[in-house]
Amino acid sequence: MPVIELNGLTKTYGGARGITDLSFTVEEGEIFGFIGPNGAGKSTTIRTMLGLIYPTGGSAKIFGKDCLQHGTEIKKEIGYLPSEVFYYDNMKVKDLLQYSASFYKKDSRKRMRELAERMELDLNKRIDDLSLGNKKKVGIVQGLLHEPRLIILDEPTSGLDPLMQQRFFELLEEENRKGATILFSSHILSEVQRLCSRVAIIKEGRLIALEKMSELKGSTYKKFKLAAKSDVDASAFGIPGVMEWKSEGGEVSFLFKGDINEILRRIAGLELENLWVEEPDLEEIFMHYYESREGAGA
Ligand SMILES: Nc1ncnc2c1ncn2[C@@H]1O[C@H](COP(=O)(O)OP(=O)(O)OP(=O)(O)O)[C@@H](O)[C@H]1O
Repeated sequence: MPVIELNGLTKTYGGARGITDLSFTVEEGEIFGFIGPNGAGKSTTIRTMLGLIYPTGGSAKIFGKDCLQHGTEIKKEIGYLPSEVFYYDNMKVKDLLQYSASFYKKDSRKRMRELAERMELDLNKRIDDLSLGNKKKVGIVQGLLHEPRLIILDEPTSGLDPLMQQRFFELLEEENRKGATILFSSHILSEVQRLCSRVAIIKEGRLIALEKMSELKGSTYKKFKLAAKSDVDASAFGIPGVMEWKSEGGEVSFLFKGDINEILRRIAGLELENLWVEEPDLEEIFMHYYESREGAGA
């Protein structure tokens, strides 16, 4: 039985698009990426699943139960980290977390201390005095406190420094090994790539792809930028897989998908001042991913 099951889920805000006819499932034990640019509809999907907003159409089930009819029951087994964490009063971190823990049957005090230590969060500080990143850590501890069966993370890394991101990812991987299913929503492809085995791509409220991460990686382009000592002859790079060729004197950039040795042989023929090989940004990947599928008749 899938842990998450969306069936034609639709939400409009007045006349405006939120999400349209979204269907996918997340299986037990998966770390599932949910990726799309800002405004694509990720938060809307998550909030609808959690019963925080009502769908206009379709349905969402978690643990086989309808999210609207069984919301309260389902939420006890979910750890949710919202994209923005707001705490309004001047409580101490410890008091807030103990209050959160009181909603669950298990005694979570030991776990609270362990998680706080792992994330280097000072339990005795007042929440008002915390930086954005430290507030995010409060949300992380709060979300993982009760050892939920399903962890839903909406843009969880914003505000965390690279070391804390790393710790957080390790924590998530541990929870996953213990059996938790994870839905990881983000607009940052690299972090989704690092953690997730499968991914749903959403754009303008619609699902545009549902792929194993390995397949998505295989279909993506690398972005090459190079600075040569003299003008670069474009015809030398006229091979299949080269796209978006831009050049100005010796400064060249292009996208490439294919046998990396082919392109390196051509680059080796140049006298270079510098070379960068980068991941294309998400928009570029979407665009070319789309094109390559259409090209393949998909
Ligand atoms: N309360 C609301 N009222 C009206 N429109 C909304 C509301 N919330 C979201 N939208 C619209 O729904 C669409 C999807 O927004 P959503 O916040 O779900 O996207 P997202 O993928 O989570 O993006 P982001 O990463 O920027 O949060 C956007 O066009 C947004 O403007």
